[in-house]
Amino acid sequence: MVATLSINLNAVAMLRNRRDLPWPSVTGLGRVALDAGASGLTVHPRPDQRHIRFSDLGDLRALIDDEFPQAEFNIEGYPSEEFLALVEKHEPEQVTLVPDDPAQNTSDHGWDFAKHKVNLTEVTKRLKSHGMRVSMFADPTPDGLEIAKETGADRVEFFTGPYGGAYADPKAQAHELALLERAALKAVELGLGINAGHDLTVANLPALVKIMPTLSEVSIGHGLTADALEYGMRLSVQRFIKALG
Ligand SMILES: CC(=O)[C@@H](O)[C@H](O)COP(=O)(O)O
Ligand SMILES: NCC(=O)COP(=O)(O)O
Repeated sequence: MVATLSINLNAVAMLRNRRDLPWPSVTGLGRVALDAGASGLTVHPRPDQRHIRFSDLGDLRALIDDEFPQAEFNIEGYPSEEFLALVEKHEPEQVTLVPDDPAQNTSDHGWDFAKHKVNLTEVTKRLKSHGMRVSMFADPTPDGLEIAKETGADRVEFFTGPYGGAYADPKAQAHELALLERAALKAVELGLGINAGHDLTVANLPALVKIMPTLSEVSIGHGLTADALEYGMRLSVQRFIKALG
């Protein structure tokens, strides 16, 4: 099984928001990503709209519906009433529930499933009644996965931040991989589908997919955007030099 790649557009949106101008275009780069073979688009709108704006969601939904009907839209976020109303309006194929508080810089942990079981169960039922797949952001540990399953979740998305962050320390990286492998085995045993994301890169993906043969999807934003800048810089410099005459 080869995992599918969903492109997270948060980093592109953050660059766009530096100016009151429409570039880089979130929808335009979403189009490039899908045209290049990505299986879907991911966004993580935060309450302050500091990167993805709520108004981006309709544009991205239309892009997929009109031009890439086989692609999936994945919306991630904390299940506040505002978030739930957004996803009900834009009907992504997948909703990933993440335990972020509004002030958080980025996602840095999975759910405490025992503590939030009642709410997660209610929210999952609500989202699934609209036909959306529900995935839950989870730390790479078997603890709590049974409860995750009981909430009705279809999948868990393992938080790979510590794995990605261990890029300069092979021993720490191997340790994080072993944790991910153990957690994934438990998820498989429970019949939960597996997604993974956060700080994944071209360098750290091969080892991850090797220990997670049943991985369904990775969502990648920061590392992929950095890669696009690095590998696109030469061509862009040449284009600007040409524009100078
Ligand atoms: C849940 C997760 O790991 C990603 O959605 C991550 O939170 C991306 O969001 P930012 O781009 O805002 O860091
Ligand atoms: N769900 C993780 C995600 O969408 C992207 O995270 P990152 O690659 O921006 O760290």
